[in-house]
Amino acid sequence: MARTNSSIPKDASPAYKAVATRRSHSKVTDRAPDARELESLVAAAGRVADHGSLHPWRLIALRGDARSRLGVALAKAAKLKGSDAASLAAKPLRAPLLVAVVFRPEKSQKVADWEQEAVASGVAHMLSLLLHDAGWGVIWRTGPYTRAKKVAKMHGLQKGEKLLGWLYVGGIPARSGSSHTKTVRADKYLTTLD
Ligand SMILES: Cc1cc2nc3c(=O)[nH]c(=O)nc-3n(C[C@H](O)[C@H](O)[C@H](O)COP(=O)(O)O)c2cc1C
Repeated sequence: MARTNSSIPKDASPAYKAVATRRSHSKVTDRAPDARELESLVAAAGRVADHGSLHPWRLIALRGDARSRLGVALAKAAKLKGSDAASLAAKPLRAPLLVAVVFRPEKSQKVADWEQEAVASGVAHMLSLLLHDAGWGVIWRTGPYTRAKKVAKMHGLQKGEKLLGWLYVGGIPARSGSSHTKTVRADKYLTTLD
């Protein structure tokens, strides 16, 4: 493939370009995709390879006050008080929409849990890419209290369900650079066995 200066081949497909130029946005504006747009992107993201088609995942959109309730749960899980509690509690307010990624393994003789977790993680990566491609700012965040009981309860998780973190989603600020600066040296990570 002929390459441009940005290391994206001139004849790259739209999919290649979307993947190669994806970047995270830690700062986003108050705009967010509505329920309909999000649903449409989830429908596409859910098409990841899925051994046994178990769909071992679900997503929970947190908007409005639900983000504050998550903040309270994080601060309680951290056993913080005063300004430290307030500062942790404010973290989920950094974006108008948080998409909680839930891994929900199905009992299976054939498909191990780790394979199913790879599917849930794949859905999150794919959704993050699709949101970025649709013009939204996204960053996948976790933290030490992602698996805390209080945090699980706030989301209404069932036994066996585990959070993989949250996609923080919002508008891309006008001053934010649009292109990705990082490139990956494929030869460092790709080897061949003949
Ligand atoms: C499972 C997972 C958890 C992450 N948790 C955090 C986090 O809590 N805080 C953070 O700043 N970045 C976190 N990241 C990394 C960011 O999502 C992002 O990839 C990173 O800032 C690099 O930016 P880039 O995606 O533009 O290369 C996490 C990524 C993954 C896949």
